Amino acid sequence: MGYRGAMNHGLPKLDRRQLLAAGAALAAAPLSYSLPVRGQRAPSDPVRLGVIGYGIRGRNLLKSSFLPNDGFRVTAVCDVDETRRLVGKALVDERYGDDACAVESEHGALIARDDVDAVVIATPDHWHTHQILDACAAGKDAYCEKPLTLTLRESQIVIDAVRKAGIVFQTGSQQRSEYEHRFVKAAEAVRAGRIGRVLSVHVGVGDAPVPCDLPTEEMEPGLDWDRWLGPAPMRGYNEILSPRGLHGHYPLWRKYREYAGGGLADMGAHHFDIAQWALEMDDSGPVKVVPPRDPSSKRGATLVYANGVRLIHGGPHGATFIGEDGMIAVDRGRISSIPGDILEWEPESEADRLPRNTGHAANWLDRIRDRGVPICSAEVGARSAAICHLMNIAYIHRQELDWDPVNWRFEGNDEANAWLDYERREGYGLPG
Ligand SMILES: NC(=O)C1=CN([C@@H]2O[C@H](COP(=O)(O)OP(=O)(O)OC[C@H]3O[C@@H](n4cnc5c(N)ncnc54)[C@H](OP(=O)(O)O)[C@@H]3O)[C@@H](O)[C@H]2O)C=CC1
Ligand SMILES: O=C1CO[C@H](CO)[C@@H](O)[C@@H]1O
Repeated sequence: MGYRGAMNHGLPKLDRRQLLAAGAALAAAPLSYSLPVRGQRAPSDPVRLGVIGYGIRGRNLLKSSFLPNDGFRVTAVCDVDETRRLVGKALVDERYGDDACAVESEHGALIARDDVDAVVIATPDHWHTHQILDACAAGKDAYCEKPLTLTLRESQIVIDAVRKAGIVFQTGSQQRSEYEHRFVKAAEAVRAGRIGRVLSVHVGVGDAPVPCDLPTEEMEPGLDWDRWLGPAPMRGYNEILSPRGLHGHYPLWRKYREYAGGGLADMGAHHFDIAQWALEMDDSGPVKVVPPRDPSSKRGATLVYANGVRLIHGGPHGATFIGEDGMIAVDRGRISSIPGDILEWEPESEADRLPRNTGHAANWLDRIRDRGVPICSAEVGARSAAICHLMNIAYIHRQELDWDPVNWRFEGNDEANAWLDYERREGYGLPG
Protein backbone atom coordinates (compact mmCIF):
# COMPACT_ATOMS: atom_id res chain seq x y z
CA MET A 1 0.00 0.00 0.00
CA GLY A 2 1.36 3.45 -0.94
CA TYR A 3 1.75 6.40 1.41
CA ARG A 4 -1.52 8.06 0.38
CA GLY A 5 -3.49 4.86 0.96
CA ALA A 6 -1.81 4.30 4.29
CA MET A 7 -2.98 7.71 5.50
CA ASN A 8 -6.54 7.19 4.24
CA HIS A 9 -7.59 5.00 7.21
CA GLY A 10 -10.31 3.43 5.01
CA LEU A 11 -12.43 6.63 4.89
CA PRO A 12 -14.36 7.39 1.66
CA LYS A 13 -12.80 10.06 -0.56
CA LEU A 14 -14.71 13.38 -0.28
CA ASP A 15 -14.59 16.41 -2.54
CA ARG A 16 -14.09 19.94 -1.11
CA ARG A 17 -17.86 20.70 -0.84
CA GLN A 18 -18.53 17.43 0.99
CA LEU A 19 -15.60 18.13 3.32
CA LEU A 20 -16.97 21.58 4.23
CA ALA A 21 -20.40 20.11 4.92
CA ALA A 22 -18.89 17.36 7.06
CA GLY A 23 -16.87 19.97 8.96
CA ALA A 24 -20.00 22.06 9.65
CA ALA A 25 -21.87 18.98 10.85
CA LEU A 26 -19.01 18.08 13.19
CA ALA A 27 -18.88 21.63 14.55
CA ALA A 28 -22.61 21.42 15.33
CA ALA A 29 -22.29 18.02 17.01
CA PRO A 30 -22.72 17.84 20.80
CA LEU A 31 -19.48 18.59 22.70
CA SER A 32 -19.70 15.32 24.59
CA TYR A 33 -18.97 13.44 21.37
CA SER A 34 -15.58 11.78 21.59
CA LEU A 35 -13.73 9.71 19.06
CA PRO A 36 -13.54 5.99 19.80
CA VAL A 37 -10.22 5.06 21.37
CA ARG A 38 -8.40 1.92 20.23
CA GLY A 39 -11.00 0.54 17.86
CA GLN A 40 -14.69 0.63 18.59
CA ARG A 41 -14.66 -0.49 22.21
CA ALA A 42 -17.38 0.72 24.56
CA PRO A 43 -16.37 2.13 27.97
CA SER A 44 -18.17 -0.77 29.65
CA ASP A 45 -16.17 -3.42 27.76
CA PRO A 46 -13.60 -5.22 29.93
CA VAL A 47 -10.21 -3.53 29.97
CA ARG A 48 -7.82 -5.86 28.17
CA LEU A 49 -4.77 -6.31 30.37
CA GLY A 50 -1.22 -7.31 29.69
CA VAL A 51 0.79 -8.39 32.73
CA ILE A 52 4.54 -7.75 32.82
CA GLY A 53 6.37 -9.87 35.39
CA TYR A 54 4.80 -13.11 36.58
CA GLY A 55 6.67 -13.57 39.87
CA ILE A 56 5.07 -13.90 43.26
CA ARG A 57 3.36 -10.49 43.11
CA GLY A 58 2.24 -10.81 39.51
CA ARG A 59 0.67 -14.15 40.37
CA ASN A 60 -1.00 -12.91 43.55
CA LEU A 61 -2.32 -9.78 41.86
CA LEU A 62 -3.83 -11.86 39.09
CA LYS A 63 -5.40 -14.32 41.51
CA SER A 64 -6.74 -11.83 44.04
CA SER A 65 -7.49 -8.70 42.02
CA PHE A 66 -7.51 -8.93 38.25
CA LEU A 67 -8.83 -12.38 37.27
CA PRO A 68 -11.84 -12.30 39.63
CA ASN A 69 -12.87 -8.85 38.36
CA ASP A 70 -15.05 -9.03 35.22
CA GLY A 71 -14.11 -5.48 34.41
CA PHE A 72 -10.74 -6.81 33.28
CA ARG A 73 -9.85 -9.42 30.71
CA VAL A 74 -6.23 -10.56 30.88
CA THR A 75 -5.04 -11.10 27.31
CA ALA A 76 -1.26 -11.43 27.59
CA VAL A 77 1.49 -12.28 30.05
CA CYS A 78 5.15 -11.34 29.75
CA ASP A 79 8.10 -12.63 31.74
CA VAL A 80 11.79 -12.96 30.96
CA ASP A 81 11.58 -16.55 32.18
CA GLU A 82 9.85 -19.08 29.93
CA THR A 83 8.53 -21.35 32.68
CA ARG A 84 6.98 -18.46 34.48
CA ARG A 85 5.24 -16.93 31.48
CA LEU A 86 3.80 -20.31 30.48
CA VAL A 87 2.51 -20.94 33.99
CA GLY A 88 1.02 -17.44 33.92
CA LYS A 89 -0.74 -18.21 30.66
CA ALA A 90 -2.08 -21.49 32.10
CA LEU A 91 -3.59 -19.64 35.08
CA VAL A 92 -5.26 -17.09 32.82
CA ASP A 93 -6.56 -19.68 30.35
CA GLU A 94 -7.97 -21.77 33.19
CA ARG A 95 -9.90 -18.77 34.46
CA TYR A 96 -11.48 -17.98 31.07
CA GLY A 97 -11.77 -21.56 29.86
CA ASP A 98 -9.87 -21.04 26.60
CA ASP A 99 -6.36 -20.96 25.16
CA ALA A 100 -6.35 -17.28 24.24
CA CYS A 101 -3.79 -15.73 26.58
CA ALA A 102 -0.74 -14.62 24.60
CA VAL A 103 2.78 -14.89 25.97
CA GLU A 104 5.59 -12.45 25.31
CA SER A 105 9.21 -12.53 26.40
CA GLU A 106 9.79 -8.81 25.88
CA HIS A 107 7.64 -6.15 27.54
CA GLY A 108 7.77 -3.82 24.50
CA ALA A 109 6.05 -6.48 22.41
CA LEU A 110 3.34 -6.90 25.04
CA ILE A 111 2.73 -3.16 25.34
CA ALA A 112 2.47 -2.84 21.55
CA ARG A 113 -0.24 -5.52 21.22
CA ASP A 114 -3.57 -4.40 19.81
CA ASP A 115 -5.40 -6.61 22.31
CA VAL A 116 -3.75 -4.87 25.28
CA ASP A 117 -5.44 -1.68 26.49
CA ALA A 118 -3.57 -1.39 29.78
CA VAL A 119 -0.61 -2.98 31.55
CA VAL A 120 0.20 -4.27 35.02
CA ILE A 121 3.89 -3.99 35.88
CA ALA A 122 5.12 -6.39 38.59
CA THR A 123 8.82 -6.68 37.79
CA PRO A 124 11.71 -5.98 40.18
CA ASP A 125 12.08 -2.28 40.96
CA HIS A 126 14.98 -1.50 38.60
CA TRP A 127 12.68 -2.15 35.66
CA HIS A 128 9.64 -0.08 36.69
CA THR A 129 10.61 3.30 35.25
CA HIS A 130 11.62 1.94 31.85
CA GLN A 131 8.42 -0.05 31.52
CA ILE A 132 6.29 2.90 32.69
CA LEU A 133 7.96 5.14 30.10
CA ASP A 134 7.21 2.57 27.39
CA ALA A 135 3.55 2.38 28.49
CA CYS A 136 3.41 6.19 28.36
CA ALA A 137 4.89 6.23 24.86
CA ALA A 138 2.20 3.79 23.72
CA GLY A 139 -0.57 5.71 25.54
CA LYS A 140 -1.57 2.65 27.59
CA ASP A 141 -2.95 2.94 31.10
CA ALA A 142 -0.75 1.33 33.74
CA TYR A 143 -0.76 -0.17 37.23
CA CYS A 144 2.81 -0.41 38.49
CA GLU A 145 4.05 -1.98 41.66
CA LYS A 146 5.76 -0.09 44.46
CA PRO A 147 8.37 1.27 45.07
CA LEU A 148 7.53 3.03 41.85
CA THR A 149 11.11 4.04 41.11
CA LEU A 150 14.69 3.18 41.98
CA THR A 151 16.10 6.72 42.07
CA LEU A 152 15.09 10.33 42.69
CA ARG A 153 15.68 11.20 39.06
CA GLU A 154 13.38 8.37 37.99
CA SER A 155 10.64 9.73 40.27
CA GLN A 156 10.82 13.15 38.66
CA ILE A 157 10.81 11.69 35.14
CA VAL A 158 7.91 9.32 35.78
CA ILE A 159 5.69 12.11 37.14
CA ASP A 160 6.39 14.19 34.07
CA ALA A 161 5.95 11.36 31.57
CA VAL A 162 2.63 10.15 33.01
CA ARG A 163 1.29 13.69 33.13
CA LYS A 164 2.21 14.31 29.49
CA ALA A 165 0.90 10.95 28.29
CA GLY A 166 -2.44 11.43 30.07
CA ILE A 167 -2.66 7.75 30.96
CA VAL A 168 -4.63 6.52 33.96
CA PHE A 169 -1.98 5.37 36.36
CA GLN A 170 -2.17 3.52 39.66
CA THR A 171 0.82 2.83 41.93
CA GLY A 172 0.54 -0.55 43.66
CA SER A 173 0.56 0.92 47.19
CA GLN A 174 -2.65 -0.81 48.12
CA GLN A 175 -2.65 0.30 51.77
CA ARG A 176 -4.66 3.34 50.65
CA SER A 177 -7.48 1.07 49.51
CA GLU A 178 -7.31 -2.20 51.47
CA TYR A 179 -6.70 -3.74 54.97
CA GLU A 180 -10.20 -2.86 56.15
CA HIS A 181 -9.34 0.82 55.61
CA ARG A 182 -7.23 1.04 58.76
CA PHE A 183 -4.73 3.29 57.01
CA VAL A 184 -7.55 5.43 55.65
CA LYS A 185 -8.87 5.87 59.18
CA ALA A 186 -5.41 6.78 60.53
CA ALA A 187 -4.71 9.29 57.76
CA GLU A 188 -8.17 10.82 58.13
CA ALA A 189 -7.74 11.26 61.88
CA VAL A 190 -4.26 12.81 61.58
CA ARG A 191 -5.45 15.19 58.88
CA ALA A 192 -8.44 16.20 61.01
CA GLY A 193 -6.14 17.13 63.90
CA ARG A 194 -7.27 14.32 66.23
CA ILE A 195 -3.72 14.07 67.66
CA GLY A 196 -3.21 17.82 67.59
CA ARG A 197 -0.23 19.36 65.86
CA VAL A 198 1.87 16.53 64.42
CA LEU A 199 5.41 16.39 65.80
CA SER A 200 6.84 13.23 64.26
CA VAL A 201 6.02 10.09 62.33
CA HIS A 202 7.98 6.90 63.05
CA VAL A 203 8.09 4.22 60.39
CA GLY A 204 9.26 0.73 61.28
CA VAL A 205 10.65 -0.98 58.18
CA GLY A 206 13.88 -2.79 57.20
CA ASP A 207 17.43 -1.79 56.37
CA ALA A 208 18.96 0.30 53.61
CA PRO A 209 20.25 -1.71 50.60
CA VAL A 210 23.78 -3.03 50.13
CA PRO A 211 25.84 -3.52 46.97
CA CYS A 212 25.29 -6.90 45.35
CA ASP A 213 28.19 -9.27 46.08
CA LEU A 214 26.59 -12.60 45.18
CA PRO A 215 28.70 -15.18 43.34
CA THR A 216 27.87 -16.21 39.82
CA GLU A 217 25.96 -19.47 39.46
CA GLU A 218 24.94 -21.61 36.55
CA MET A 219 21.69 -20.61 34.94
CA GLU A 220 18.79 -22.79 33.80
CA PRO A 221 17.82 -22.49 30.14
CA GLY A 222 14.73 -20.43 29.39
CA LEU A 223 15.77 -17.27 31.25
CA ASP A 224 16.83 -14.11 29.43
CA TRP A 225 19.31 -12.95 32.06
CA ASP A 226 20.44 -9.93 30.07
CA ARG A 227 16.87 -8.65 30.11
CA TRP A 228 16.42 -9.48 33.78
CA LEU A 229 19.35 -7.14 34.47
CA GLY A 230 18.06 -4.48 32.07
CA PRO A 231 19.45 -1.09 33.16
CA ALA A 232 21.46 -2.57 36.05
CA PRO A 233 25.18 -3.35 35.69
CA MET A 234 26.10 -6.59 33.91
CA ARG A 235 26.84 -9.46 36.31
CA GLY A 236 26.48 -13.24 36.45
CA TYR A 237 23.27 -15.07 37.33
CA ASN A 238 22.49 -15.96 40.95
CA GLU A 239 19.41 -17.78 42.19
CA ILE A 240 18.88 -15.30 45.05
CA LEU A 241 18.07 -12.67 42.44
CA SER A 242 15.93 -14.80 40.19
CA PRO A 243 14.85 -18.03 41.94
CA ARG A 244 14.26 -21.06 39.78
CA GLY A 245 10.93 -22.80 39.47
CA LEU A 246 7.68 -21.52 40.93
CA HIS A 247 8.95 -20.13 44.20
CA GLY A 248 6.61 -19.04 46.97
CA HIS A 249 8.87 -16.48 48.65
CA TYR A 250 9.76 -12.85 48.08
CA PRO A 251 13.09 -12.95 46.25
CA LEU A 252 15.99 -11.11 47.83
CA TRP A 253 16.93 -8.89 44.91
CA ARG A 254 15.17 -6.44 47.25
CA LYS A 255 18.26 -6.26 49.42
CA TYR A 256 20.60 -5.02 46.69
CA ARG A 257 21.11 -1.46 45.58
CA GLU A 258 21.41 -2.26 41.89
CA TYR A 259 17.80 -3.53 41.81
CA ALA A 260 15.96 -2.11 44.82
CA GLY A 261 16.06 0.04 47.94
CA GLY A 262 16.51 -2.66 50.58
CA GLY A 263 13.97 -3.57 53.25
CA LEU A 264 13.67 0.15 53.86
CA ALA A 265 12.09 0.83 50.46
CA ASP A 266 10.38 -2.56 50.18
CA MET A 267 7.92 -1.89 53.01
CA GLY A 268 8.79 1.80 53.32
CA ALA A 269 7.08 2.39 49.99
CA HIS A 270 3.88 1.34 51.80
CA HIS A 271 4.30 3.02 55.18
CA PHE A 272 6.05 6.23 54.12
CA ASP A 273 3.25 6.47 51.59
CA ILE A 274 0.74 6.55 54.44
CA ALA A 275 2.85 9.15 56.26
CA GLN A 276 2.91 11.41 53.18
CA TRP A 277 -0.86 10.98 52.80
CA ALA A 278 -1.64 11.77 56.44
CA LEU A 279 0.70 14.77 56.37
CA GLU A 280 -0.97 16.03 53.15
CA MET A 281 2.37 15.97 51.38
CA ASP A 282 1.36 13.94 48.32
CA ASP A 283 2.50 16.66 45.95
CA SER A 284 5.55 17.72 47.91
CA GLY A 285 8.08 16.28 50.35
CA PRO A 286 10.58 16.99 53.08
CA VAL A 287 13.24 19.69 52.84
CA LYS A 288 16.01 18.25 55.00
CA VAL A 289 17.81 14.91 55.23
CA VAL A 290 19.47 14.10 58.56
CA PRO A 291 21.51 10.90 59.01
CA PRO A 292 21.56 9.13 62.39
CA ARG A 293 24.19 10.51 64.81
CA ASP A 294 25.85 7.12 65.23
CA PRO A 295 27.54 6.45 61.86
CA SER A 296 27.02 2.69 62.21
CA SER A 297 23.32 2.93 63.05
CA LYS A 298 20.79 1.28 60.74
CA ARG A 299 17.86 3.25 62.16
CA GLY A 300 17.26 6.89 62.99
CA ALA A 301 17.59 8.59 59.59
CA THR A 302 15.23 11.57 59.65
CA LEU A 303 13.56 13.71 57.01
CA VAL A 304 12.24 17.08 58.08
CA TYR A 305 9.31 18.86 56.40
CA ALA A 306 9.14 22.65 56.02
CA ASN A 307 6.59 22.82 58.88
CA GLY A 308 9.02 21.05 61.24
CA VAL A 309 7.38 17.62 61.23
CA ARG A 310 10.03 14.89 61.49
CA LEU A 311 9.69 11.62 59.59
CA ILE A 312 11.88 9.05 61.30
CA HIS A 313 13.00 5.60 60.13
CA GLY A 314 12.58 3.26 63.10
CA GLY A 315 10.05 2.16 65.69
CA PRO A 316 7.27 -0.42 65.70
CA HIS A 317 6.40 -2.01 62.34
CA GLY A 318 4.04 0.24 60.38
CA ALA A 319 3.53 3.96 60.96
CA THR A 320 3.22 5.73 64.32
CA PHE A 321 2.04 9.34 64.37
CA ILE A 322 2.95 11.43 67.42
CA GLY A 323 1.12 14.70 68.00
CA GLU A 324 0.83 17.26 70.79
CA ASP A 325 -2.46 15.69 71.94
CA GLY A 326 -1.98 11.99 71.28
CA MET A 327 -0.70 9.26 69.02
CA ILE A 328 -1.98 6.81 66.42
CA ALA A 329 -0.19 3.58 65.50
CA VAL A 330 -1.25 1.68 62.39
CA ASP A 331 -0.16 -1.44 60.54
CA ARG A 332 -1.96 -3.88 58.24
CA GLY A 333 -3.55 -5.87 61.04
CA ARG A 334 -4.00 -3.24 63.75
CA ILE A 335 -4.79 0.35 64.55
CA SER A 336 -4.67 1.93 68.01
CA SER A 337 -4.44 5.32 69.63
CA ILE A 338 -3.59 7.08 72.87
CA PRO A 339 -5.95 8.34 74.22
CA GLY A 340 -8.11 5.43 73.14
CA ASP A 341 -11.09 7.50 72.02
CA ILE A 342 -9.17 9.41 69.34
CA LEU A 343 -10.36 6.94 66.74
CA GLU A 344 -13.96 6.81 67.99
CA TRP A 345 -14.95 9.58 65.68
CA GLU A 346 -16.33 10.25 62.23
CA PRO A 347 -15.38 13.23 60.04
CA GLU A 348 -17.87 16.07 60.30
CA SER A 349 -18.12 16.73 56.59
CA GLU A 350 -17.79 14.63 53.45
CA ALA A 351 -14.87 16.85 52.44
CA ASP A 352 -12.91 15.55 55.44
CA ARG A 353 -13.51 11.91 54.53
CA LEU A 354 -10.93 9.97 52.56
CA PRO A 355 -12.27 7.46 50.02
CA ARG A 356 -13.04 3.89 51.03
CA ASN A 357 -12.35 2.00 47.83
CA THR A 358 -13.63 -1.52 47.32
CA GLY A 359 -10.11 -2.48 46.24
CA HIS A 360 -6.99 -0.95 44.76
CA ALA A 361 -7.31 -2.56 41.33
CA ALA A 362 -11.03 -1.73 41.38
CA ASN A 363 -10.17 1.93 42.00
CA TRP A 364 -7.87 1.85 38.96
CA LEU A 365 -10.68 0.33 36.87
CA ASP A 366 -13.18 2.98 38.00
CA ARG A 367 -10.76 5.72 37.01
CA ILE A 368 -9.97 4.08 33.65
CA ARG A 369 -13.69 4.22 32.97
CA ASP A 370 -14.14 7.88 33.92
CA ARG A 371 -10.56 8.92 32.96
CA GLY A 372 -10.05 10.28 36.46
CA VAL A 373 -7.05 10.08 38.78
CA PRO A 374 -6.66 6.92 40.90
CA ILE A 375 -5.97 7.12 44.61
CA CYS A 376 -2.26 6.39 44.15
CA SER A 377 -1.34 8.42 41.10
CA ALA A 378 2.14 8.48 39.57
CA GLU A 379 2.96 11.59 41.58
CA VAL A 380 1.83 9.97 44.83
CA GLY A 381 3.83 6.81 44.11
CA ALA A 382 6.91 8.59 42.83
CA ARG A 383 7.02 10.96 45.81
CA SER A 384 6.52 8.14 48.32
CA ALA A 385 9.36 6.25 46.61
CA ALA A 386 11.42 9.46 46.83
CA ILE A 387 11.06 9.35 50.62
CA CYS A 388 12.70 5.89 50.54
CA HIS A 389 15.49 7.15 48.29
CA LEU A 390 16.19 10.14 50.56
CA MET A 391 16.29 7.88 53.63
CA ASN A 392 18.67 5.51 51.85
CA ILE A 393 20.91 8.40 50.83
CA ALA A 394 21.07 9.38 54.53
CA TYR A 395 22.47 5.90 55.37
CA ILE A 396 24.71 5.49 52.34
CA HIS A 397 26.31 8.94 52.37
CA ARG A 398 25.78 9.97 56.02
CA GLN A 399 25.54 13.69 55.29
CA GLU A 400 23.04 16.32 56.32
CA LEU A 401 21.43 17.66 53.13
CA ASP A 402 18.92 20.29 52.03
CA TRP A 403 16.36 18.87 49.62
CA ASP A 404 14.22 20.87 47.22
CA PRO A 405 11.04 18.81 46.54
CA VAL A 406 9.88 21.22 43.84
CA ASN A 407 12.98 21.14 41.66
CA TRP A 408 14.14 17.66 42.69
CA ARG A 409 17.64 18.84 43.65
CA PHE A 410 19.86 18.94 46.70
CA GLU A 411 20.51 22.59 47.41
CA GLY A 412 24.08 23.86 47.22
CA ASN A 413 25.64 20.41 47.02
CA ASP A 414 26.84 19.23 43.61
CA GLU A 415 28.29 16.07 45.05
CA ALA A 416 24.87 15.06 46.38
CA ASN A 417 23.20 15.87 43.07
CA ALA A 418 25.28 13.08 41.53
CA TRP A 419 23.27 10.66 43.74
CA LEU A 420 19.98 11.51 42.04
CA ASP A 421 20.44 8.58 39.70
CA TYR A 422 22.75 5.60 39.19
CA GLU A 423 24.92 4.48 36.32
CA ARG A 424 22.77 2.68 33.80
CA ARG A 425 23.87 0.16 31.25
CA GLU A 426 24.24 1.44 27.72
CA GLY A 427 20.92 1.47 25.91
CA TYR A 428 18.96 2.26 29.08
CA GLY A 429 19.45 6.02 29.30
CA LEU A 430 16.66 8.16 30.73
CA PRO A 431 15.06 10.96 28.73
CA GLY A 432 16.16 14.55 29.31
N1 LIG B 1 2.11 -4.28 46.65
C1 LIG B 1 2.51 -5.38 47.27
O1 LIG B 1 1.93 -5.82 48.26
C2 LIG B 1 3.66 -6.14 46.74
C3 LIG B 1 4.47 -5.57 45.79
N2 LIG B 1 5.56 -6.22 45.31
C4 LIG B 1 6.35 -5.56 44.27
O2 LIG B 1 6.13 -6.28 43.05
C5 LIG B 1 7.30 -6.28 42.25
C6 LIG B 1 7.71 -7.72 41.95
O3 LIG B 1 8.08 -8.35 43.16
P1 LIG B 1 8.07 -9.94 43.32
O4 LIG B 1 6.90 -10.50 42.62
O5 LIG B 1 8.24 -10.21 44.76
O6 LIG B 1 9.40 -10.34 42.52
P2 LIG B 1 9.67 -11.65 41.66
O7 LIG B 1 11.13 -11.68 41.41
O8 LIG B 1 9.02 -12.83 42.31
O9 LIG B 1 8.87 -11.36 40.34
C7 LIG B 1 9.32 -10.53 39.32
C8 LIG B 1 9.11 -11.26 38.01
O10 LIG B 1 9.45 -10.40 36.94
C9 LIG B 1 10.29 -11.11 36.04
N3 LIG B 1 11.08 -10.14 35.30
C10 LIG B 1 12.27 -9.58 35.61
N4 LIG B 1 12.60 -8.66 34.68
C11 LIG B 1 11.60 -8.66 33.77
C12 LIG B 1 11.37 -7.94 32.57
N5 LIG B 1 12.25 -7.04 32.13
N6 LIG B 1 10.26 -8.20 31.86
C13 LIG B 1 9.37 -9.13 32.29
N7 LIG B 1 9.55 -9.85 33.41
C14 LIG B 1 10.64 -9.60 34.15
C15 LIG B 1 11.10 -12.02 36.94
O11 LIG B 1 11.72 -13.03 36.21
P3 LIG B 1 12.57 -14.20 36.93
O12 LIG B 1 11.63 -15.33 37.01
O13 LIG B 1 13.69 -14.49 36.03
O14 LIG B 1 13.06 -13.67 38.23
C16 LIG B 1 10.01 -12.49 37.88
O15 LIG B 1 9.27 -13.56 37.35
C17 LIG B 1 8.34 -5.50 43.06
O16 LIG B 1 8.35 -4.17 42.64
C18 LIG B 1 7.84 -5.58 44.49
O17 LIG B 1 8.26 -4.50 45.29
C19 LIG B 1 5.88 -7.47 45.73
C20 LIG B 1 5.13 -8.10 46.67
C21 LIG B 1 3.92 -7.50 47.24
O1 LIG C 1 3.45 -5.74 50.83
C1 LIG C 1 4.41 -6.45 50.68
C2 LIG C 1 4.57 -7.68 51.47
O2 LIG C 1 5.93 -8.05 51.68
C3 LIG C 1 6.75 -8.02 50.52
C4 LIG C 1 8.12 -8.56 50.90
O3 LIG C 1 8.70 -7.84 51.93
C5 LIG C 1 6.78 -6.61 49.96
O4 LIG C 1 7.57 -6.56 48.79
C6 LIG C 1 5.39 -6.17 49.62
O5 LIG C 1 5.33 -4.87 49.15
